[in-house]
Amino acid sequence: MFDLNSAILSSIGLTLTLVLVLMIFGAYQQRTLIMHWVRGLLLFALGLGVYFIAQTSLVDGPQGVYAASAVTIIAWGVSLYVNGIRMFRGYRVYRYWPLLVVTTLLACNAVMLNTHTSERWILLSNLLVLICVFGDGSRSLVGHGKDFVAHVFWLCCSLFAGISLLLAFMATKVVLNDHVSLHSFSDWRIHAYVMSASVLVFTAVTALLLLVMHVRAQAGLQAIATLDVLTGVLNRRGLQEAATRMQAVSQRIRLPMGLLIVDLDYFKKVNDVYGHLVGDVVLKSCAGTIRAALRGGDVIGRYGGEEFCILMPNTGEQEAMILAERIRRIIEVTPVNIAGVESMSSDTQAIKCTVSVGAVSSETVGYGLEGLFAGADQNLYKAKQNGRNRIASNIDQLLNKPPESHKPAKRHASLIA
Ligand SMILES: Nc1nc2c(ncn2[C@@H]2O[C@H](COP(=O)(O)OP(=O)(O)OP(=O)(O)O)[C@@H](O)[C@H]2O)c(=O)[nH]1
Repeated sequence: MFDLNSAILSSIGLTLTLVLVLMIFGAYQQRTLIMHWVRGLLLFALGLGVYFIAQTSLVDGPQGVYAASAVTIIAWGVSLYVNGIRMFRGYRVYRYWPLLVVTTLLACNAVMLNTHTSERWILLSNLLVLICVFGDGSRSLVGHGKDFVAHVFWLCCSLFAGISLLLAFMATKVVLNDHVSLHSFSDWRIHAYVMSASVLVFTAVTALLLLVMHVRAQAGLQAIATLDVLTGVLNRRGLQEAATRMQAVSQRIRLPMGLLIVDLDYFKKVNDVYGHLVGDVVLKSCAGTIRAALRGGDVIGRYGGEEFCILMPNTGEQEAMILAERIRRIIEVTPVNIAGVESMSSDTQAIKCTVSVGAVSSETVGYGLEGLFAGADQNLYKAKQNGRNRIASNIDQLLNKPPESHKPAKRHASLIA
């Protein structure tokens, strides 16, 4: 039989194990937040220890005093833990909330124990404060959205709310019962079992929140590994992964897939004339402009220094060329604002850039990724050879005839003072 002493001792053991796990976790990340939880749980374990001492009659004195002290310490611990949850969710941490909880309980208990008020009222006031603390915890955990993380928050919130309801149930019983006495064994039992249940809830909530932390850290690492730091679009690795996925799906459902390689014309000149910082600003701006011109489902990545690659699902070569022309045109008419870039000696306000685009689709070169990239590269070379600021594809006879705006770019990026 799992008796009361075993329940309290195993709860203390579980809490201390949780503290140990958190400290190991905290050595690697989010130390400040983890320390809120560690301090909270240590106080919780201390409160349970006080219960245990009173329960086993290791000390003399009125048990009511020990009960009140235990609840005070436990409520203090929970409020610290809840502050950790608030920090985790990005809410403002109530630094004085734990202090308020302790002071309220100490004052209530001191007054009631000294005035020999019925223990019923001591229990009731303690339970009410505990309900508030657990209630605040569940409120802080209410999640938004419908993703995995939101489900975890919902679960954590329900567990905290469950404990609040249990405490509310106990409080109601205390109110209805005229003969509640802290000296009676049955009250200790109920109280300590609820506290043990709280430990289980803490364990579950902590485990779930650590899981969310881990998932978020993984997602962050994944983003770092696949995103280009300068432009925010996919880097070569991310692009490769996206291309592999898109190619597999396109081939399977037998829909064409298009690919563009967009290369800034005479970009070396920009670096040479204005410096690398301006070059970076131009790259960033052009990536943003191109991204804004894409359709939903299209993917953009940085293929090389001043080269971007665009992957287009369900796109034949003719359509790829239409998008290529749209990109060429939008870059041509969108000057890059470079005013205020540090270390700029010239007073040039904006730079007008142009791009050459090589387009290809699986219709003409098949689904092989190597063939698609090589085909787009060859067409880009063709566009450069033909004078830059133009597009080229395997079927570009029609669109490749340069209209007025297709004038060959000058040997350097034109400037707008
Ligand atoms: N500022 C900046 N420059 C870069 C970056 N990556 C590559 N570059 C520069 O991009 C330039 C590419 O020059 P080239 O390959 O000669 O190409 P280009 O001058 O654009 O000439 P064409 O492509 O033939 O029109 C080089 O000067 C590189 O140093 C970057 O991240 N930031």
